[in-house]
Parts: sequence; structure tokens; C-alpha cells
Amino acid sequence: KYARGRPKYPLPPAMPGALPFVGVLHQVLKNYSRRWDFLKSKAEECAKLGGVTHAHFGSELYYVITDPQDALTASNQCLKKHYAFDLAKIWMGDGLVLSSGDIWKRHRKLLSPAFTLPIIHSFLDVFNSQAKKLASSMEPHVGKGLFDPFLKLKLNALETFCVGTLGIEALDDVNFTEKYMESVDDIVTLWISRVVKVWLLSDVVWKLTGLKKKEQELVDTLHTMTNKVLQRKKAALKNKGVEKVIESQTSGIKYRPFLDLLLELSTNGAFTDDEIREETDTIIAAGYDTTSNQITFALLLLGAHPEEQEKVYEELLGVLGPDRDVEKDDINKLVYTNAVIMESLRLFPSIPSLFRTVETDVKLKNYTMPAGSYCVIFPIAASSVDPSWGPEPDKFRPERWLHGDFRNNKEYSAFGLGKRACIGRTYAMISMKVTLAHFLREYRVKADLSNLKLNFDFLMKPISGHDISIESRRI
Ligand code: HEM
Repeated sequence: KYARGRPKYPLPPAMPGALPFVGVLHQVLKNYSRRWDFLKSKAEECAKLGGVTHAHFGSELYYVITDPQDALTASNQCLKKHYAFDLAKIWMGDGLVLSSGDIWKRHRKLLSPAFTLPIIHSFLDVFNSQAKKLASSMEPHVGKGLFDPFLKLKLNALETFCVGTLGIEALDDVNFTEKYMESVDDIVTLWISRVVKVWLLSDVVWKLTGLKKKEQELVDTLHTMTNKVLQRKKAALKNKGVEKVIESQTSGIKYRPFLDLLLELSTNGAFTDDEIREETDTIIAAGYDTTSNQITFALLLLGAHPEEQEKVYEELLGVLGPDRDVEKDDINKLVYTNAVIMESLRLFPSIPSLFRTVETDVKLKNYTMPAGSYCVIFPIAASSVDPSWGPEPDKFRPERWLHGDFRNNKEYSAFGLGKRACIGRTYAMISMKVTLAHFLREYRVKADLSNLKLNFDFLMKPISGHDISIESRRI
């Protein structure tokens, strides 16, 4: 209490269950293996207490925010990430997700042209062929009972990235995606244990436990892999010339894949070689796990809601017929499919909370957060207890997206809020629609949500009970 000093401004209600000295530290440790249930219950309690609460984590002051207007203010005013994200700098440096201040502003401006709608439309060939590849890889499971589709979905999303966004024409190392994915999973697990088991935050302890060495080995593996890709790409561009553009067959749009654009920026001197590697690692890491995770949630929800699944199927047949690829004019016609994805993002947001540092005093509607505190913004996690989402906010009802009049910004909040909102939102939405379009025309999915268990590292993930079964639609 002494270390915390007297609060500079009146505090919002305390988060229930906080103890005088440790704040909510004991709860965080106790709920280590159920981190998502814990955070969600805190978000719901916060919503019931008016949308802003406070808690101490040791001597640190945290504001928990669920109120939509305050969430937007905090997202826009507190652009610096929480210090826990600095752990990942050893891997992603000052890539877009981790950087702040002028570096973030400059990189965001330079990278935004790579994520516009015409560029994403030009990836449709890759999205369609990858979605068909995914659907046929599921064939051996038809009629064979429950299986876990998660790994295949993840590998497929990572491969889609490599081929489409990065523009790597051939992956000669067939284990590239597996190796990359395993190393990412291992390093994230290390960091989460370091943040939650606070004694590991000491560099000395981190080194003594041997975990620092393990971390460095994983980072080296990831850097070596990205550097290899970059060198190969550079050599190819040197031979063909930087001006080379690819023409998409589906959209007819000429485009320059993400890596080519980055390398072009480096020839202009806008990015150094290190910055290019950092941004490449960042975009891959931020993109493949999120989309495959979200597709898993959408399949589980549809598997547990056969009526809604039939409505998606009917829409897909109506717009695309039984076999046709998704073309750019189809995307806006898949209204119900879109609603299903949005509803899955609302109920199971892959990134449910934004952790930020308060650098200068920030005025919310009823409270002021002092510089030096932190905020945890839940743009959507309390929606299951929020009546403004319409009837039965805790239930899967895609219809709410067809005629909902939600408060401003809400429909996008699963992709973050304000200036730092997800740069890959359009990529994610279109690639998920294409994946579902091929998968659901091929198979009828069944799932049981009652055993679903989730956990939360940097993403909210299904850890058990997410098996599905599939039957062919073609018989
Ligand atoms: C379902 C899929 C996705 C979801 C739910 C999602 C969600 C989010 C959220 C909530 C944020 C804000 C994080 C914060 O403010 O702390 C974010 C940021 C970001 N996302 Fe996504 N994302 C998805 C897919 C993608 C894809 C496909 C890409 C890349 C192609 C991507 C790249 C990024 C990047 C680079 C940032 C950092 C932006 C910045 O700080 O300026 N995301 N995402």
C-alpha cells in the first residue's frame, strides 16, 4: 500500500475478490490453467459494476474497461502496449504489434497499402486453392467419428500466408510450416509462464533456470527460417526485377505480394534488413494462428447448431453453386456466412483483451487513469451479459448481425479498436469466408460444445473438447 501511494484520482469500484496487499495476484496464480474463464468472469463483473473497475497486481494499478466508449478512448489514447509484450521483442523486435511511438506510426503508414481490399482480392486464387486443399485433407475423416481438425487448419493457414502474402513460390523444405509453428507455440508457452510466474521475470532467475537458453534457441530457429525465406526472395527479385507483379486469375488484379512490397521499401531505404525480418515475423505470427483459431470456433458453433449450418449451406449453394470458387463479387453476397463469422468472433474472440500502458493521464467518462498505470480493455468479452446485443446475448444467433443496430464500432471490436485496430481484418474476413465456403459445401459438421475448454495465452484457444465429426455432402 505504501509503494502504491495515495491514488492521484478517485478510483472506480475495485474488482471483486482483490486482497489488500497482493490485489488480484493470488487469483491470477490460482486460475493459471483457466486463464480465459478467469478473465471473462472479471470482464462480466466489470460490466455489471458500470464498465470500469480497478485492481492491483502487486504494486501496479490496473484499470479494467468494458464500457464501449471508454474502451475506444483508452485504445486510442494508450497506444503503448503492456510491458509483457516486450518479452516478444527478442523475436519480433519493433514489428507492428510490439512497437510504439514514432516507429509504430511510421511502420503502420508504410505497411497499410499492403492490406487494402484490392490487394486482398488478389489473394483469392491462393485462398480458394488452399481452402480446397484443406477440405480434401479432411476426406479420410468422413464418417469416422470425432477428430481434432485444429492442427490441419493451422498448418493450412500458415501455408496460405507463405504462398499468398509473402509470395514464396515453392517451399522446398516440406517441414517449414511444421517447424515454424512448433517453435512459435513453444516460445509463447515459455513467455506466458514467465509473465504469470512473476519470479521468472528476473533476468537472473530466467538464466539460472535454463529457460533463457531455450528461449534463445527457439528465437534462433525462427530467425534462421525467416532469413532463409528473405534471402531466397531477394535473389528471385534480383533475377526477375523488383517491378514484377503477379496477375490474379480470379480477380484479374495485378499485385505485389507483401514481401515484395517490403523489399521494395528496403531498396528505397524506408526499412532496414532487420526491420523487414521483424515485420515479416510479425505479420506471419499475427495472422495465421488467429484465422485458423477463429475458423475452429466457427466450425464448432455450426457443428453444434445444425439449423444455422443448413442456412449457411443454402446460402453457399445459392451464391456459388456446388463447386465454383469464390470470386470478388461473391464476397458481399455471403451475408449469412459473414454473420456466422461475426457471431463466432463475438462469442469466442481470439484476441479478447488489449493490454496497454497509460503514458499520460487519460480521462474516461467518469474516471481519470493516471500516467504509470495500465489498462486491460475488453472490447467484447462482456457481450454475453450485455442486453444491447439483442435477445439472449449469451447464445449463438447469427441473425443478430442481419438486423442489429449495435452501438458504433461494436461490430468491429473483435479486431481491436481505434488507431491500433487489426491491420489484417480484411485479409482475415475474406480468407475465413473462402475457407468456410469450400469446407461447408463438402461436409456436414457435427460438434458438441459442452466439453469445450479454452485457455488464453496471447490468443484465446480451444485446448480440449474441440473435436468434430464430418459427413460428406456429396453422397
Ligand atoms: C480472426 C482473425 C484476427 C483477429 C481476431 C485479429 C485481432 C486483432 C486485434 C484485436 C488486434 C489489436 C491488438 C491490440 O490492440 O493489442 C490486432 C492487431 C493486429 N493484427 Fe490482427 N487479427 C486477426 C487476423 C490478422 C491477420 C490475418 C493479420 C495479418 C495479415 C493480422 C495482423 C495484425 C497486426 C500486424 C496487428 C497490430 C496492429 C498495430 O498494432 O498497428 N491480424 N488483431
